[in-house]
Amino acid sequence: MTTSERGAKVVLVDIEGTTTSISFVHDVLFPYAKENVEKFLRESWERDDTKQIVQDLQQVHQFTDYKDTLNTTPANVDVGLISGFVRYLIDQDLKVTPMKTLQGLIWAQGYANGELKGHVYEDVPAAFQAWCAAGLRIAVYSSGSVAAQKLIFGNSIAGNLQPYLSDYFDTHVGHKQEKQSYENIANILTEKPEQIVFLTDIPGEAAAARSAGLQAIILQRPGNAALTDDQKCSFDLITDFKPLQSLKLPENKHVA
Ligand SMILES: CSCCC(=O)C(=O)COP(=O)(O)O
Ligand SMILES: [Mg+2]
Repeated sequence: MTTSERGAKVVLVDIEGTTTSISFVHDVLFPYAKENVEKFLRESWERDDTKQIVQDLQQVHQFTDYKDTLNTTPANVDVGLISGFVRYLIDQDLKVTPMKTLQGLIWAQGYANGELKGHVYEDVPAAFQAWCAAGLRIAVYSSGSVAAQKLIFGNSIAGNLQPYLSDYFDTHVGHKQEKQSYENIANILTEKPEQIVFLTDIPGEAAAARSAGLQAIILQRPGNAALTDDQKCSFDLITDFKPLQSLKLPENKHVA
């Protein structure tokens, strides 16, 4: 079935495990943020955006292993302790919004000084080009901050891919395994949910998107988590974007 037969107007892409390898995010980006967080915080400590992030991080510590050690007042907060807390959140891969905002600021320095280049699979630029040529909008939805999303696509190994992208969404719109997040995205895009095709590697995200009425397709990139037989039966599966470049999408599997 083609995207036009599906009535698709927007392709909504996840990043990690979809456009970009999990290994780049976990073995390059996350270590870069962990190595540089303390230096970044010390250098930017007096900036308003850093103060806001630190304050927001203090609101979430009580739900973590840091609940007994990070219960200081904002005025007494220690850079070393906050840096340790950020490294802990990264190690746990907790998608906490202020930590994701902070990561984006740290990565910005790495992209600017040439230490980082955003990984995208080789089929991604061609698919972006084909979808734009066919009049589809391409939007991004990732747990990484919007700023981090713009950096990865703006400084990718395939060049600047930002011109293909019309909209960016992060956890400010809601978490990725919640139906409401996809309803919010459809509302902001002013499209009917069924006219949005969401591409992701995570079945819980695909299920949440589908419960909001979006079409969902799961990527099975090298290094992505294995799917159960049930998940394989429930969702459309692709190993890369090539089948979508000609706008031929796999048969939709409808699950109530
Ligand atoms: C914006 S690139 C970094 C991606 C990231 O921080 C992350 O947690 C991956 O989340 P995704 O929702 O893209 O799977
Ligand atoms: Mg992903």
